[in-house]
Amino acid sequence: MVGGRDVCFSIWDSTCPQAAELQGWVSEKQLRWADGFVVVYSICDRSSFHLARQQLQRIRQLKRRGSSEKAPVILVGNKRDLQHRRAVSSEEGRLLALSTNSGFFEISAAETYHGALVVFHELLDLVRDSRSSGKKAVGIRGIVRTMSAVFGRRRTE
Ligand SMILES: Nc1nc2c(ncn2[C@@H]2O[C@H](COP(=O)(O)OP(=O)(O)OP(=O)(O)O)[C@@H](O)[C@H]2O)c(=O)[nH]1
Repeated sequence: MVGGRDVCFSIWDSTCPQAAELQGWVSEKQLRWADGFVVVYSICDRSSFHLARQQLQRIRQLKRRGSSEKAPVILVGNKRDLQHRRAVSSEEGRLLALSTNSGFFEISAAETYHGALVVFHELLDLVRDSRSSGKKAVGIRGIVRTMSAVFGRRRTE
């Protein structure tokens, strides 16, 4: 419920890529389908941060190659509760977001749902902004959420 109105998100949760299949991770089909992207890495896992960087670059490339797609992107550093295991600084995350024209949040999905809620509220605002500025003509069809970069590598922790 946002501003007294029900909002329905369709989320296309990408699978975690092996390096060799990275090119297929976010496909042109997904790009056309999505109204916005949430790219997630773990602040405890530097390799997931590198994958997030590659994903952001890929999304930008595909968008440039495509039509006038202006779907907003938000970069999320997850597992903020695990400060003692931090491997990626907040500054690095913020810089990457700045350099790719993305929003940025650090959250802990495990602690409460509030962080994720803030991310999706922001994404909704950005999608609405891009629509009202006439850069995006279609409705909310979905969100590609690339969560796999966060969890795919260290499932035993
Ligand atoms: N400490 C901590 N653990 C988390 C957090 N978010 C997720 N986890 C843990 O990370 C592990 C993987 O989480 P999942 O929700 O399965 O991740 P996923 O994105 O579905 O993973 P894939 O199926 O590989 O795409 C689980 O053990 C979660 O409890 C967090 O913010 N903090």
